[in-house]
Amino acid sequence: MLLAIDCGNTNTVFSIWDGARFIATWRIATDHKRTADEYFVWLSSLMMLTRTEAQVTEAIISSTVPRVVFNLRVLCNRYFDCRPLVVGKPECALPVAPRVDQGTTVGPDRLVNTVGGFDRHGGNLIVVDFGTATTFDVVDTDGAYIGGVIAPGVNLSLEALHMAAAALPHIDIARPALAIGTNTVACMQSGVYWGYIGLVEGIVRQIRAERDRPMKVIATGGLAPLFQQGTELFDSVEDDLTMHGLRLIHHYNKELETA
Ligand SMILES: Nc1ncnc2c1ncn2[C@@H]1O[C@H](COP(=O)(O)OP(=O)(O)OP(=O)(O)O)[C@@H](O)[C@H]1O
Ligand SMILES: CC(C)(CO)[C@@H](O)C(=O)NCCC(=O)O
Ligand SMILES: [K+]
Repeated sequence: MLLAIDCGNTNTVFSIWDGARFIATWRIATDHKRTADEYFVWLSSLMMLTRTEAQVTEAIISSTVPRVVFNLRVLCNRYFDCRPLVVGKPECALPVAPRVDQGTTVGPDRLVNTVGGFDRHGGNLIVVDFGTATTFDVVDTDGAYIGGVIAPGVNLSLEALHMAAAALPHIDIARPALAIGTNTVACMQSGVYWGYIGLVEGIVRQIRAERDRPMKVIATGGLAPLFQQGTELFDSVEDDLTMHGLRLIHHYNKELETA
């Protein structure tokens, strides 16, 4: 079985796959101080629930936090007796190379989203990922990542208001019914929620104008369903897009190995 690890700046998600069959997924806060042994204590107790402890033989990692990769590698070596593929490293091939400025390192999560999106929808696609940052990944006709947009994440924007203004509380994002808020919390939620709807619609309009052709928009990430309630923009919302892409990249590399 395959262990796929998607490490973001806020959360790290572990998924187990038996071929193309999804088995289970678990989430932990990203912490670069976490050791391989700590990961395993946590992971093995969850794996017992699905009786997959002894069955993982392969692993793939995508990490937007470079320093956690070392301990995740040790986890795979020590406890699953395998060498993980790491997206973005030279030994991990991608079906199509990204077309960006020389010397640029594209976030591995964005490359993975590109692969997952292209597999499900073909090219000429915009993948919007509502994570720590909100990213827009533009996928060309042939499936190449050709660039995009990095905007501050939703929770980061709320946090910034709270940090910078003494009278603004720490709050969670929600969809306010109206743009005109009649209390502080409603005003803040309106600013971030409707501000974000405007941001996403504006950026997609701009990208479409630059590309001059029809482009589908796929949304992923924990907050995608919330924003789908405020716009007609998304052709679909797929919370498993990153994991789907990771599994495909692993499969692609296995095929290359045996070819
Ligand atoms: N209604 C909601 N209000 C606040 N947070 C939410 C809501 N729905 C989902 N979330 C949050 O979305 C997050 C899951 O999103 P996702 O995994 O895409 O990004 P992340 O973990 O925040 O970022 P990264 O992938 O960059 O680490 C979780 O932290 C979850 O708490
Ligand atoms: C933008 C984030 C933080 C989103 O997770 C990540 O993809 C990243 O660190 N990217 C590196 C820069 C880039 O993608 O161009
Ligand atoms: K993510």
